[in-house]
Order: sequence, then C-alpha cells, then structure tokens
Amino acid sequence: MPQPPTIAAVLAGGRGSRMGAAVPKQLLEVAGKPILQHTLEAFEAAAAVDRIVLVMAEGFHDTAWAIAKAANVTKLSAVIDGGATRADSSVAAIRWAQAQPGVGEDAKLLLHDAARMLVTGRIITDVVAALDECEAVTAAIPSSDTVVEVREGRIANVPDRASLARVQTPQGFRLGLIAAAHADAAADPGFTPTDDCSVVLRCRPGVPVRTVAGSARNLKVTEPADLALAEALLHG
Ligand SMILES: Nc1ccn([C@@H]2O[C@H](COP(=O)(O)OP(=O)(O)OP(=O)(O)O)[C@@H](O)[C@H]2O)c(=O)n1
Ligand SMILES: C[C@](O)(CO)[C@H](O)COP(=O)(O)O
Repeated sequence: MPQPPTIAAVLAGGRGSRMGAAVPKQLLEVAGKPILQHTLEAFEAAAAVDRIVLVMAEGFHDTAWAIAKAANVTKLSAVIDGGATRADSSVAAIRWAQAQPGVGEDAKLLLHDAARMLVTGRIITDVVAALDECEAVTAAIPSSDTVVEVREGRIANVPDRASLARVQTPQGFRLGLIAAAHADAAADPGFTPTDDCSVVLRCRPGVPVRTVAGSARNLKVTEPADLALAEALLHG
C-alpha cells in the first residue's frame, strides 16, 4: 500500500508587529541567514516530509522563492498568500493541500510557525509518526513556571501545574479532519483560535489530540530579544 503524502505547511503570513521591524520578522537574519531559511531547511532535511508549502505575506513571495532557491530547498512546491489571521493562513494551506492531485483526506498535514526556526528533525519525525496512531497531534513541553489565571489584576486561579503544557508547532493532522474542523470554525465568529489543535478540540470534540515532546529550544521568535536568544541557542 502506498503511504499517504506528508505535507509541511510553513506559516509565514504574519507581519511580526511585536517585533517592530521594517520587514516581516521571518525575513530577519539570525546567524547570517533569514529566519525563514532556517525553518525551511529543517523541513527540507526531514525525511518524513515529502513536500513543503509556504504561506507568505503578500509582496514577499519573490523574496521567499529566492531564499529557498539559494538554500536548495527542493521540496518547496508552492508559495501562497496568507490571510488576515494565523487561522486564515492555516486554511489557505489546507485548501492548497486539498487541491493537489493524489492528495486525499488521509494525507498528513503539518502546520508550523515559520517563527519556530529551531525546530528539530526529532520533533518533526515524532509528529509525523504519531499520525499513524491518531488524527491530531502537537509538540508540547511541560510548564516549568507556575501558570495563573489573572482577572482584573488579581490571581483568580492557580491550575495544577502538572496538568499544564506549553503547546508548540509543528502540529500535525490528517487532512480531512483539519479541513472539516476549520470549516466549522469559520462559521463560529466568536471563536478566535491561536493554534490549530484548538480548532479540532472545539469543532471535533470527540477526536483526541495527542502530544509529543517538543523542546525548550523550539522557541517562537516573537520579540526583539528572541533574536539574540535564537542565535545563542544555535551556537550553543
Ligand atoms: N496572518 C498570519 C499571522 C501569523 N502567521 C504566522 O504564524 C506564525 C505565528 O504567528 P506570530 O508569531 O504571532 O507572528 P506574527 O503574526 O507575524 O506576529 P505579531 O502577532 O507580533 O504580529 C508566524 O510564523 C507567522 O508568520 C501567518 O502565517 N499568518
Ligand atoms: C501556534 C502557537 O505557536 C502555539 O503556541 C501559538 O499559539 C502562535 O501564537 P501567535 O500569537 O500567533 O504567535
């Protein structure tokens, strides 16, 4: 039996407002290479990934292709427009995947933040492998801080830390599941998901979402200080 394809969607459709740079943060350099290049190279090197689709901010497609070409990212199949929100950009990737010949509902789709440039081959491999046993999975790490709920400047609740985890990307799904869940989420205007697992949990509540071990290194470059942190981690 031929295996269903595995597609990695790299989400780079944001503008990086918290970074405050003149260009989207994924084009900023860390250790001499754009953040986007680090991320694309991680998926290029992952044997479990067959092809890559890049969701890119409008006006930066040529730049993205040039980066991929210079880095010899041969698995990059398309650069497509993102949407206004991260969830919209996920939907753009899902629709692209559904339109590909030979890609069915059972294809494996990884949705990954371009900003998580230090993702490792081990994490990618584990997420793809988990999809042989489940339909939805995310990389996650335990919380080493005590996390609290705050309302009106006061701590309202201290959840048991043992039950908490910090969710990262890649998040992996069978294509049919994540497409159907996002379609339902779009009809729910009060729902503003910050990741794709939330969409499955809300719209397909019977479907278990597994976790596999992420890594503290797999940070999401978000604010200026994260650039130096990522560089230090790369050299560490
Ligand atoms: N409309 C959007 C918003 C975000 N992203 C991507 O999703 C990832 C996580 O988003 P985030 O770190 O929040 O990036 P930005 O939205 O660019 O940052 P900010 O919220 O500071 O503007 C990033 O790789 C980003 O490019 C996307 O593809 N489409
Ligand atoms: C998907 C994510 O990386 C999981 O932690 C995160 O929710 C993205 O958040 P952002 O505000 O779009 O950066």
